Amino acid sequence: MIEITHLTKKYAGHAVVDDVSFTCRPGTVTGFLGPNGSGKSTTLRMLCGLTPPTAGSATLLGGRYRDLPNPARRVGVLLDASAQHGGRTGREVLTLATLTTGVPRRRVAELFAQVGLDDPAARKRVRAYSLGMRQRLGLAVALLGEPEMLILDEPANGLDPEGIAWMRTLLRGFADRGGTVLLSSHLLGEVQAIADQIVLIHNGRVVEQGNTADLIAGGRSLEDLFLARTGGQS
Ligand SMILES: Nc1ncnc2c1ncn2[C@@H]1O[C@H](COP(=O)(O)OP(=O)(O)OP(=O)(O)O)[C@@H](O)[C@H]1O
Repeated sequence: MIEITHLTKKYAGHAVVDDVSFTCRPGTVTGFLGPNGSGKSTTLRMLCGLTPPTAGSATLLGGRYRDLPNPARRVGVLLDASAQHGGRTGREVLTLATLTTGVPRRRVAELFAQVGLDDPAARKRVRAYSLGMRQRLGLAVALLGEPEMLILDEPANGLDPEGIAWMRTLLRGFADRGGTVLLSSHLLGEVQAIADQIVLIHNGRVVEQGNTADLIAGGRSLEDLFLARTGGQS
């Protein structure tokens, strides 16, 4: 379970995340939507202990991320696909991650197969990766510890159509096996296809939230809703 309660972040007195509250339950995918600069990444960073909140709280699995003893074994996080060291090969990145998390090394080959990176790709330096390849590697790192929760910031960014379809299957399957998924995205059609629940923010505030099926009832698309609630900016 993820619980975000009255979460607020101010920079220079200005709230970029403003009194945001929502919960994500096991077995569900939550689509976290909003225009550029609306506060999605800042919210996810607070949830993962990378940015301190000004007020409110963000907890997962009953506590703060930073208090989990070996967080990678419980929560898979992909906030920035370009965060990996460019001079390392993909295989080195994953192997190092097995050492820091205590995951058996045999998982490396399994994960490369799972995320669709072949052997030549695994041997390439990350600086030579396309954005889509970085996303796949980032997902491999997130999945490494067989977590029960995934927190992903725009994971489909840079993926080709096959990659987007693959990710849809992967995330839906993860949730259907009881996992909790929270992802931000600008791909409204994709989110509509996989998310059980939508949280839409604009200027740091929640402007709509609820079950996807309810929100798009009556033939309205998620894009229609998004544009109506955010004044046309996508
Ligand atoms: N360290 C910081 N100092 C000052 N302002 C910041 C900082 N980090 C983020 N912001 C501001 O907070 C606001 C929200 O940014 P955030 O990255 O959370 O938005 P986002 O919804 O993830 O956007 P995008 O869809 O473009 O990724 C933006 O106006 C941004 O400039």
